[in-house]
Amino acid sequence: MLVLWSHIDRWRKILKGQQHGVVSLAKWRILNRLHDRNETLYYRVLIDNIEDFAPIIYTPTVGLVCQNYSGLFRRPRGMYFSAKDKGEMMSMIYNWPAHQVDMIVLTDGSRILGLGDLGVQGIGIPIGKLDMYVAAAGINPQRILPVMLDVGTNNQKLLEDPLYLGLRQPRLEGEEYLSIVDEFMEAVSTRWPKAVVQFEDFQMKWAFETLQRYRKRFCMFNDDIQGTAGVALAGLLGTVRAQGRPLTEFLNQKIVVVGAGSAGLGVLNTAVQAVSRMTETAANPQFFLLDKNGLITKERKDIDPAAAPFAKVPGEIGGLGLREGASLVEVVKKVKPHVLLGLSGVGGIFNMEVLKAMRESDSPKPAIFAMSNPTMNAECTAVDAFKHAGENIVFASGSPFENVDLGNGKVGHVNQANNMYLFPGIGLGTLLSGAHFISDGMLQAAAECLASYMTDEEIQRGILYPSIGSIRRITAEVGAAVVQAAVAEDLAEGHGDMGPRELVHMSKEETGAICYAKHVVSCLQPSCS
Ligand SMILES: NC(=O)c1ccc[n+]([C@@H]2O[C@H](COP(=O)([O-])OP(=O)(O)OC[C@H]3O[C@@H](n4cnc5c(N)ncnc54)[C@H](O)[C@@H]3O)[C@@H](O)[C@H]2O)c1
Ligand SMILES: O=C(O)C[C@H](O)C(=O)O
Ligand SMILES: [Mg+2]
Repeated sequence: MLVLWSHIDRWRKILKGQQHGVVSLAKWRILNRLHDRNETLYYRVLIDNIEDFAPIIYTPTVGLVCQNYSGLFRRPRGMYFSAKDKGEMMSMIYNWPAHQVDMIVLTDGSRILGLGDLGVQGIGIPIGKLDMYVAAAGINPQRILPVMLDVGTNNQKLLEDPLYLGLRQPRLEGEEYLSIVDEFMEAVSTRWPKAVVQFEDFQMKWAFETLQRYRKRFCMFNDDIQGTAGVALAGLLGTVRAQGRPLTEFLNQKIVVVGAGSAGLGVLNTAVQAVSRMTETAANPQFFLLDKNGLITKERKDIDPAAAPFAKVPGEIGGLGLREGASLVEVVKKVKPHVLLGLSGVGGIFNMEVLKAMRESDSPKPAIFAMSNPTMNAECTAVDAFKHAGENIVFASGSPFENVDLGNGKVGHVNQANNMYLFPGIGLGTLLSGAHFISDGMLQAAAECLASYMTDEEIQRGILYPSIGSIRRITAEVGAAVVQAAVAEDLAEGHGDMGPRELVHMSKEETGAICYAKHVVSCLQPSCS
């Protein structure tokens, strides 16, 4: 351990004054080498220093790692299934040396964070997400499997890069593409029927299509659609509490969502479900959705069917002076929303004018969620949000920012609204429940658990999410909530020596204790030195 620290210290001195990205990348390389050499020590270091190292092995540095992955590559990690492996996937899966796999994170590299198509270089994302599974959910590192489906790339720069490690062909489309994913899912569920498969960073069309295609057939979920939606919903309910209002006030919140992709639409679908649970009469949520062409209304030509339910009826918004394609600043000025939520992938789109317009919000505590990743793609910085939108805002970002010094001893709290607060618990709870698929009820239980985690006092101080230092505790609680929801829906079949009968008779606290302790690898326990 001492050697490691002196190594880091030496690098710190060498890199003093260097660009932040260079320093972060250097830290990632040190950790990656440790990962290759001594897996147990790597996870021990990660768990003990999760606040310092999550931003290195996960968002935002993992984005930079993916952009440079072919050059950084030293040793393979995980499995790569290419379009050329068609017909061979079953035997490939049976070649994986571990007897049991519990968690798989799968990507095709087509939408890596807000960085676009990075082809096979996107493998960094499954690796980082699974590191969080080990660190936060205590999943056995020998039972995780990062997977890349290499169906080609449409990134011309990568296709021309002599170092690029993936297939040099345009992405497969249509049935050809789906047949590859089908074959992988069949193979994996044949060998490990209880493994949970997390789909990550697929471009929108395939994210929705595969979720619909597999969610009842296999034990899988899409983190960008479903995990993000739960984290965002917890944050949105937190902003209602921060206003000192009862949760039913959620019905009257005006929410502007910028980005009509897999994440933005996932959030809106979940928010609409939450609204319908709160009222028996037909609700008409005041949600406004924008994409790269501005405000989406029913007048939009070639509207995406997934966005259509959220398109505004021109008559409804005419009174506000809004029309199809209205710009973001126009929408914010006229709607005076309670919440401005960005999942657009466009850095800086919440510019000074937009943020200043949030000062006129109808909320006593306007909320700004700049959820796009990595840092350069955040819709605004924390400093700009507090500077332009005012000191009484609630602020959250997908990538970490420092808290903001507001002067006079006051601090603007920065929340990290990232799906890392839910996916490890969703995976852990599903695994321990032994459910064959992940129901809406299990996902709802996860979101509600996170939403009720913070105290009123913390919420009043603008703290909507736990600190990353408590990620193991929140993951255990989310896991327990997921297990209990699976039991309530009669989906739980148990795991290992914990059968469905034992699960049914367990209290919430007992389920939580199991989630906290049961799956934790003993040599990684905090007491292990
Ligand atoms: N914080 C989190 O936990 C979290 C989770 C999932 C995704 N994200 C981030 O959200 C971003 C989007 O992810 P996605 O999967 O929805 O991507 P996507 O490609 O499916 O969707 C992006 C959407 O943004 C819209 N857009 C593009 N330019 C715009 C502009 N100038 N103004 C308004 N809208 C614009 C596009 O039209 C599209 O609807 C990414 O940066 C990703 O990293 C964050
Ligand atoms: O990876 C993250 O940090 C969150 C999310 O899954 C994303 O795609 O941005
Ligand atoms: Mg993602």
